[in-house]
Amino acid sequence: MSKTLYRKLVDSHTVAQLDEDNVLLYADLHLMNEYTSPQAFAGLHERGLATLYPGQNVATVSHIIPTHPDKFRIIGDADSALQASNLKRNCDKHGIPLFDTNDRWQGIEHVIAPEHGMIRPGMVVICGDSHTTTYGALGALGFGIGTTEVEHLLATQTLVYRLARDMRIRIDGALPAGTTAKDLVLMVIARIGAQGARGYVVEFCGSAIASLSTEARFTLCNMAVEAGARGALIAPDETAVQYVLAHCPDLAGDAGLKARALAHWQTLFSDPDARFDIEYDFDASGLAPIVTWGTSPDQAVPVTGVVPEAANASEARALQYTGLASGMPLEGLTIQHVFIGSCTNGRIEDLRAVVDVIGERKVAPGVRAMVVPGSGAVRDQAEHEGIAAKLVAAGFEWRKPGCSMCLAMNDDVLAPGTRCASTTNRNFEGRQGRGAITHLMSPAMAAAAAVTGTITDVRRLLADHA
Ligand SMILES: CC(C)[C@H](C(=O)O)[C@@H](O)C(=O)O
Ligand code: SF4
Repeated sequence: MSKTLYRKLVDSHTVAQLDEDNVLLYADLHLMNEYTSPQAFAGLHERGLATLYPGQNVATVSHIIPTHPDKFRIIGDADSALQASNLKRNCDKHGIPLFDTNDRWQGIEHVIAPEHGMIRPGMVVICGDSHTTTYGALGALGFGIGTTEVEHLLATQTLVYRLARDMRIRIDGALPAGTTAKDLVLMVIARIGAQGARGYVVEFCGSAIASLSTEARFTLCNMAVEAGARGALIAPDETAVQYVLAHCPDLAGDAGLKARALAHWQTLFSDPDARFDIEYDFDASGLAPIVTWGTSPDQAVPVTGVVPEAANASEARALQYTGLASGMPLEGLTIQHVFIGSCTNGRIEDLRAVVDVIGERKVAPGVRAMVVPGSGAVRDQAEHEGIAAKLVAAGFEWRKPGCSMCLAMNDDVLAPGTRCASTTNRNFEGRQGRGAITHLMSPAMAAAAAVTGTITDVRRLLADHA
């Protein structure tokens, strides 16, 4: 029978079919953070249960960690310090590998897992975090779960999993200069809506997707959850295979293992006559840089556009919150803060894009601009390439890795009324600080905002370089 890639991944990990809609699904890898794991461990301890396969779990301190550049990081907030020390104690007790607060490779889970070769095509990867959809970029089924499910996963390495429906989004055409995967995914979310993929696993395909680097694909799959998707997938191709081999020396160095892996990965695609429940087609060739104007990631328009009419009460409320009026152009809007980082756009290619845009320019007066790399490895690489030095010379703050101002659970919090150009994934009310306003955009666009002090069409600055 013809199958979608999604069904192939589910079927190869199904331990038991529970009923028509639910299976018991095996997880190759379970990732954890300090934020969603404490109650799960407490539950295990209450029942006297152990972790079934500790080596198939990995934890990191990510959400509450301070990012100030001190050599040794001390978590000042007592509750946050307790979360981190609890994670350490639980990982020690259960024999689970941990990227601890001062570990050189610590970072956001979705940045560190692929860079350490933990994600390979065909895997099922689960984490108590919604952006686990990121791993679809490598042909792995990743999705987020809640705390009670984390407990079940630790105890059994399985999960009761409700099957999703299949959506295919085909995007053809070449991305124009100055646009990125971030613009592509913001455009898709704006078109299908923040609930448009609810209940579906989305498979992305088409020539635009094929031309994206693996890191750009991470951005795309990461944000698919902002359209409500329960997973995102891209069938592994040569780009994905090369990324995985480069990050998995053990696999690349073992000829037998590598041959078996490659043979398996070649089977990971949707059969030509596989049936999708819904299909969309988009064209990337007319894409412009996209900016959000509201408080939901689907409230977005091209930077050349204007704030739309509020179509309903929630859009009216969004306009009130963001202090914008229908008909106002987005371009030229003054910002006070720039945040570059997160599991969406805190990778090395994102930072390269930023320095490409700023060139010799400096952060505009009155703007505070912060770069928080997604992981210790990204930070090291950026320092090695001279990116960090350029950022600092331009007036950016160069921070230590973590989620930081993506959700402001540490001390990187915006003051009320502050308007921020942000490379993150959620512009919800209060996400970066109570009363703070978030405009989602690409790293290149955030860099343009940093040096001009306003929302700016990055294509103009790039044209100046040419
Ligand atoms: C804290 C965590 C549960 C949450 C998520 O699941 O995504 C966070 O990472 C976020 O981005 O809002
Ligand atoms: S960087 Fe942001 S989106 Fe990603 S895991 Fe952290 S808080 Fe969530």
